[in-house]
Amino acid sequence: MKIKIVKNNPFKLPEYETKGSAGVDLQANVESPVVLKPMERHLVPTGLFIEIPEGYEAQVRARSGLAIKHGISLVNGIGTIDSDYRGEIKVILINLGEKDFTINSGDRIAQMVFIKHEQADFELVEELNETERGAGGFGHTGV
Ligand SMILES: O=c1ccn([C@H]2C[C@H](O)[C@@H](COP(=O)(O)OP(=O)(O)OP(=O)(O)O)O2)c(=O)[nH]1
Ligand SMILES: [Mg+2]
Repeated sequence: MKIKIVKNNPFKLPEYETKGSAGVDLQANVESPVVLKPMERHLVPTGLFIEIPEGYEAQVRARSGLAIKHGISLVNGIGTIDSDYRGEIKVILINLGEKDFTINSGDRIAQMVFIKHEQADFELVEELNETERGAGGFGHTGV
């Protein structure tokens, strides 16, 4: 799919690292290194602005290497980039590790995946249909 992009950083355009990659890495675009102490969070700019076709979203997801090696995660779990958002893509990083973590400009801090989505047309009703599960959840089938 084609994505229009405005790039306000000195890096290359985002690219898929391998033929089958689902996500493109997002690089931090910071004026000076940012040090995240344990449990500290930071809104990291990327210098990227995109125009997503209607019916799609972009998801900002953690990178597993940073997660396992340094405990770096996203505070919002998965970031949602709406198709009508025209602002800068930013990444809400948190350091869940035990050591300070330094973000240098150009570091690949997260990845972005494009996903199709629906918009619901909510129909107000009195009752929902019956199912075998019913209201059971949160481990009711065992662990
Ligand atoms: O990790 C993220 C999450 C969101 N956004 C941008 C794009 C998204 O379209 C917008 C709003 O995000 P979201 O809907 O998750 O935040 P909100 O707190 O509901 O803000 P709003 O009231 O503006 O929708 O912020 C990012 O750049 N990075
Ligand atoms: Mg919102």
